[in-house]
Amino acid sequence: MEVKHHALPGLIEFVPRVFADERGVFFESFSARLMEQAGAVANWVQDNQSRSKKGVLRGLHFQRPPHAQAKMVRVAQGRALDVVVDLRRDSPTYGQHAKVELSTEKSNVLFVPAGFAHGFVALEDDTLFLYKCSDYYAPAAEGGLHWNDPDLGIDWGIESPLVSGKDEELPGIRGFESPF
Ligand SMILES: Cc1cn([C@H]2C[C@H](O)[C@@H](COP(=O)(O)OP(=O)(O)O[C@H]3O[C@@H](C)C(=O)[C@@H](O)[C@H]3O)O2)c(=O)[nH]c1=O
Repeated sequence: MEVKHHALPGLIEFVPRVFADERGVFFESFSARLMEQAGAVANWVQDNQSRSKKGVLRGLHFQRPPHAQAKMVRVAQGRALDVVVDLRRDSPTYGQHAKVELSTEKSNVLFVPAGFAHGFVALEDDTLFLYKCSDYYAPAAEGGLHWNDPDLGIDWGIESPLVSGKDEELPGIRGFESPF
């Protein structure tokens, strides 16, 4: 498994070794041992799955402490541009974002530590997005930032994504008091 440490501290991408034969392909999408060795340590308690049409944008989401979630995200079908924003107040990269394309072709997996806002845009129809979370869904602890906030300055590479009403109401980062 190849390990890539991204510029935002703690953001780690894994690229598994893919075994192909006449039946198809096989790869380990998760290995606690290998991933923990690289620093992706979390107590995974919930797996989520969403399917999205091309152009659907979900995010930018987080859960506030004590229900903050680390996430281990990947795409099992299709392609997505994954975007994370560092909201850890003590981090040298606070407010900065990173983008990683996730796809079945690459079979890559991204570890997003707690303290980040997370979102993605589906780049293909029927994009199947799978992720592990280190805490249970806690609706009262949900928070987020607006995907198109000019202060975040994220180029999603898409003009008019399909966004939920809830996500369109999220605030920008200006005046935001990070709970992390
Ligand atoms: C996130 C979540 C939602 N739900 C329910 C609530 C709601 O009725 C329905 C859809 O929820 P949402 O609109 O929040 O789904 P979605 O916009 O896909 O939310 C997800 O977005 C990505 C970017 C993340 O990072 C995730 O943590 C999560 O916030 O599913 C659960 O039951 N459990 C969960 O863990």
